[in-house]
Amino acid sequence: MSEKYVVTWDMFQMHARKLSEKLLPASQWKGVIAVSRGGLFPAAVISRELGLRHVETVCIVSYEDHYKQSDELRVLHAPEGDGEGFIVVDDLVDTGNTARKIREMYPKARFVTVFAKPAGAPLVDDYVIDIPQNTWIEQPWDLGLSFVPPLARK
Ligand SMILES: O=P(O)(O)OC[C@H]1O[C@H](OP(=O)(O)OP(=O)(O)O)[C@H](O)[C@@H]1O
Ligand SMILES: Nc1nc2[nH]cnc2c(=O)[nH]1
Ligand SMILES: [Mg+2]
Repeated sequence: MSEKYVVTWDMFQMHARKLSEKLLPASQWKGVIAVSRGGLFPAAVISRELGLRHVETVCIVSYEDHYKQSDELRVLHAPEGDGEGFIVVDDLVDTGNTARKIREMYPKARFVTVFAKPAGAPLVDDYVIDIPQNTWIEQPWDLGLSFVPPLARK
């Protein structure tokens, strides 16, 4: 990835609120399924904004074989059903591998993300922010504040 897009907590919350607005009216939903782990963060905001107390997780691990990134995904935990009446939420869609698996598992759910890159965007029902394919999204939960030395040091 040649570029970087840094996301702060307040911007993330703002975008997740915008995503929640796209999911109104809240009464049409039974609950939220977060794609763990990245989806846990927008799921908390959506659950709060829409007053949805039923929150589930689907736990998926994408892993590498010895030499290259694999398309295979390992599902550790998944709620039963076809997703009808549920919002399935992830933080972002990149290649679309995770999204394809989610769509297969929950064909009747509304699948949404905060960020989408072009390769994955067609697989998402709603998202908020377009990000170029060559750009790595740095999420706030992966970052920390650190000291930056002044330009002019004695
Ligand atoms: O469109 P894709 O290429 O599949 O990438 C998108 C997925 O990658 C990240 O999760 P990751 O697998 O890094 O795990 P995590 O959510 O547990 O951090 C992100 O949270 C999405 O779930
Ligand atoms: N944090 C982060 N995780 C990813 N997983 C796949 N693409 C990305 C990305 O751009 N940022
Ligand atoms: Mg993830």
